[in-house]
Amino acid sequence: IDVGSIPELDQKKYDADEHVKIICLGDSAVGKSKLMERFLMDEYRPQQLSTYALTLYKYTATVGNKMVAVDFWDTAGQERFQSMHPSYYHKAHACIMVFDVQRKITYKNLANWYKELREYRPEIPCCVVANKIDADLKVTQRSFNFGKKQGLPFYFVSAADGTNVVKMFRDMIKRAVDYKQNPSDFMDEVLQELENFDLEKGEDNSEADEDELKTDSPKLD
Ligand SMILES: Nc1nc2c(ncn2[C@@H]2O[C@H](COP(=O)(O)OP(=O)(O)OP(=O)(O)O)[C@@H](O)[C@H]2O)c(=O)[nH]1
Ligand SMILES: [Mg+2]
Repeated sequence: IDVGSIPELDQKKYDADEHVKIICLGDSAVGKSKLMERFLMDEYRPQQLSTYALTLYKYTATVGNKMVAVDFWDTAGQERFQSMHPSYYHKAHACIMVFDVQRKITYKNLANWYKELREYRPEIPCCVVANKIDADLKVTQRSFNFGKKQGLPFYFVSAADGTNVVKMFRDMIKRAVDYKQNPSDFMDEVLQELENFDLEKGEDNSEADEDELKTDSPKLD
């Protein structure tokens, strides 16, 4: 496939100053997809439709005076905790971990999600998101300590009424960009070096095309 012949795919990559990948983790039905819809489309349709395999959303953000192409990866959380395919974590620059304030088990399971995340991505910025606060505003007085020890930022949000959604996503995009520019993980430093090297080579940036092709239709089990 000639990526250049698909205008939408072609443009973003080359217009953007930076390109980051942000993933979302959490049990089924905590509201991962609804949060993304709220942020990306400013829309919320209350029906229940579990994510099948993988949805990739492309978004262009402005951070400072830079254009940032953001790939949001959304996958199904599944009922019981199951391992995510490694390619889901591959080269992610930030992670949003979501639980449902009305279902304690989804909060308890954060520990599992976090453990798996850190096996693949030991250093990327991550946050904890308590969703569905519209259903019971009193929960915002409770404290949820998971992630405090690790210094993870915490947000009370609602995909249904939009509370804090834009703020949370904007913070995470910014942190993803910061991380990509100053990776604290050794492998990422190497990858960043390679990327810079590719750019310096000049016109023939074939790696970029491959990258688009891969993210265009990622294959997960
Ligand atoms: N009251 C309320 N309900 C919400 C909110 N966000 C999501 N929901 C509901 O929760 C259900 C699940 O939302 P989804 O976004 O599909 O959940 P998910 O985490 O993507 O689930 P999987 O794709 O199965 O992993 C839907 O019926 C939504 O309407 C919210 O902020 N408030
Ligand atoms: Mg979903």
